Amino acid sequence: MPVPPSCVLTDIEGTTSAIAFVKETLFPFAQAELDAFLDARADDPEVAAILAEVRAAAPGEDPRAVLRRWMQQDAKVTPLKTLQGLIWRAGYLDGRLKGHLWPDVAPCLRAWARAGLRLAVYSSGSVEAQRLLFGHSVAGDLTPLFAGFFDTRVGGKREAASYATIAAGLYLPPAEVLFLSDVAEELDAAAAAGLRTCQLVRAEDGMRACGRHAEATDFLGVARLHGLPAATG
Ligand SMILES: CSCCC(=O)C(=O)COP(=O)(O)O
Ligand SMILES: [Mg+2]
Repeated sequence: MPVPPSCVLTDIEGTTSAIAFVKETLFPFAQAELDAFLDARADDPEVAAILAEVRAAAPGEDPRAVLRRWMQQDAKVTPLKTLQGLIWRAGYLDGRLKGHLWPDVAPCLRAWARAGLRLAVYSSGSVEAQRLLFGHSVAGDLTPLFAGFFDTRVGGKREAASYATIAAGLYLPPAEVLFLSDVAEELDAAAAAGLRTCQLVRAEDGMRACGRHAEATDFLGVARLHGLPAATG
């Protein structure tokens, strides 16, 4: 039996949640609401700060056009991710959005937390967006299960330094943290920083194993492979 990690750090899109939920529900929602949101919140300092970041990144361009282009490109840039989180908030609060989780996810997270494992999230989605998705999920409010939420403010998901920063932020040696993701390059970066890794290869998302990391089709498989407690339902 492998020595279990003391912390599980999880990605969201393609790992806890369907890629289709992010691409076909969340992203179009933010795109459709962009203009109305910016018009309504023009004087909000938080929104003004985001627009200033956009202007700094693309000087001389209309920030709305830049945001739309980033949305089109699925660019993982912090100002866009922060803004999407703010736009989604209204949708989660009034029930138009509910955070998708694959059925194996919540029972496993609960079992692992009950067993004393620390749980954390690392996603390109902003911390606000992560809290909303897990706080208004199809399985209820899971936010109390998590000891930490990390986004691109710590660095990009394909950079080893980001994972070293996260492990330090959790006060854990990197080797005690197991990182779960569907994306090989993210797992490569985590492994380079000394984290344990496991690729989620979810058939429903059409994912393919890269062959460079341990792999599981769902969180029950993760538990089996890494000596974590089994979910009891
Ligand atoms: C917090 S849910 C929205 C996810 C998102 O915006 C995104 O770009 C997906 O990134 P991930 O790192 O979870 O694959
Ligand atoms: Mg992912």
